[in-house]
Amino acid sequence: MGKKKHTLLLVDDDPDILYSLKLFLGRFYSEVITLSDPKKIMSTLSQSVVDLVLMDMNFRRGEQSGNEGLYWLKRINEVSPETVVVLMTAYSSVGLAVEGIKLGAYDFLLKPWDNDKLLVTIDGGIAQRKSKKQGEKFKKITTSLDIDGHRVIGTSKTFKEVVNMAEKVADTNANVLLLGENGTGKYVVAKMLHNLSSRRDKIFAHVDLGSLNGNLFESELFGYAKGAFTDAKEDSIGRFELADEGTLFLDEIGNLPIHLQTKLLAVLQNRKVVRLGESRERAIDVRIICATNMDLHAMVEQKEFRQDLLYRINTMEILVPPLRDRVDDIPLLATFFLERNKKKYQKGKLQFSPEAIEALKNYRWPGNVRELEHMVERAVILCDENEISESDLHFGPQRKKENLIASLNLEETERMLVEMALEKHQGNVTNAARDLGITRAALYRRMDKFKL
Ligand SMILES: Nc1ncnc2c1ncn2[C@@H]1O[C@H](COP(=O)(O)OP(=O)(O)OP(=O)(O)O)[C@@H](O)[C@H]1O
Repeated sequence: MGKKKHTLLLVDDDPDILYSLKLFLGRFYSEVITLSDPKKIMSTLSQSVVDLVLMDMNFRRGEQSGNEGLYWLKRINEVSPETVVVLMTAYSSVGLAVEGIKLGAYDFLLKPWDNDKLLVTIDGGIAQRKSKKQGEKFKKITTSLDIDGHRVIGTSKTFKEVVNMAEKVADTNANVLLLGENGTGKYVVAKMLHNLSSRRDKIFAHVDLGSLNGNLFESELFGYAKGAFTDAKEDSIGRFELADEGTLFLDEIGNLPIHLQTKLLAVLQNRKVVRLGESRERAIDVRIICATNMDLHAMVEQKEFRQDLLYRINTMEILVPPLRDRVDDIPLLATFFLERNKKKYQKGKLQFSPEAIEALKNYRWPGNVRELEHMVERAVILCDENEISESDLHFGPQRKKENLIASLNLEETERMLVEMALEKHQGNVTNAARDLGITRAALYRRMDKFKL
């Protein structure tokens, strides 16, 4: 398995923890830097591009207030707001960790950590870093909507309808179901709904239901009490409680197995959660936004999705259209991603040739905006001239199918098969993975590796 090209910074004063974390995370990420002294965080951030900081909250021996962690979190936010921070704590109370999240940490983990959860949290944080970066760096594109630092690009008629609809429902408590292929911008629209609502100052919590197995589902969503299971060393708050008074974004809801759908429905109906290992009900006030690339109505007919749950979550349905149905947005989005990468790779003069723009408009974009984003980044890296021509853009299988047999290079062939499967299934990762005979997680790893 290839390592993800991301740099992590681990900060903890316990050398054993640093060692074991580095050993484990080094198998998945290309660079893992360790620091036992938090005072070196600032100089490290100025020397390396760090995607995510995983930081202990208590440094001095015996220090249990967690204040030092919060202090360093604030400093990181000041000097490098796009860096994502995940807090780790062995001692501190849930309230302190929540305070960390309100101050801008992406998430927190309790020691001893669960390795699966650690990886899910890091990947989620890195995905968030990407949207943070685009918000902060490109304020000059005037054709876009500026939502609280997040850039939402799109002026086509079809995309404007999405924005209009989002503006209308944002400040109601209606549950919203976002439908659309992978990579169309469902997360971006969910964040926009939150930022336009009166809940904007509270937490926007994101859960990828596709990546939670049965055991993690309950502990993640509902939390648990100390002693509820072997690794439950401390009380832990679930996402529902975390998002209290805010918004909970349940991504990939179509992947939720039917028995977990029943549990979710019960919570949505009662608006109360019970932590694992407790009997006390806790009232929650959460606005629910769900997203899926699957046809939930067809799944209801096939008895794969509960009709009552669908009716509970789809008070408003918003379809985020595929990129091929909003061709007018392609040049805008491409220019936006070009500007971002010109700065990143110090290629200030780079522009698209008119032919390149035409080619971008004529392509069908099975991976939607995410594919465009990655394609532009790749072109910026590879282009040695001042102009990106059509040949610098590496289009997917539409154009490559005929060359499949011509190349026997294993990596190229693998990439083409992945692209073909995604195109065949219109970007539906679950179906593409099934067709390729691999798991969704394995497909996501390959999409990441090939920047698809
Ligand atoms: N309108 C937009 N303006 C700017 N960036 C966008 C827009 N739509 C999508 N993106 C970018 O494209 C990428 C994919 O978007 P996003 O994650 O929101 O898609 P998604 O539909 O939630 O994908 P998935 O179904 O795979 O979870 C992100 O990096 C996002 O920032």
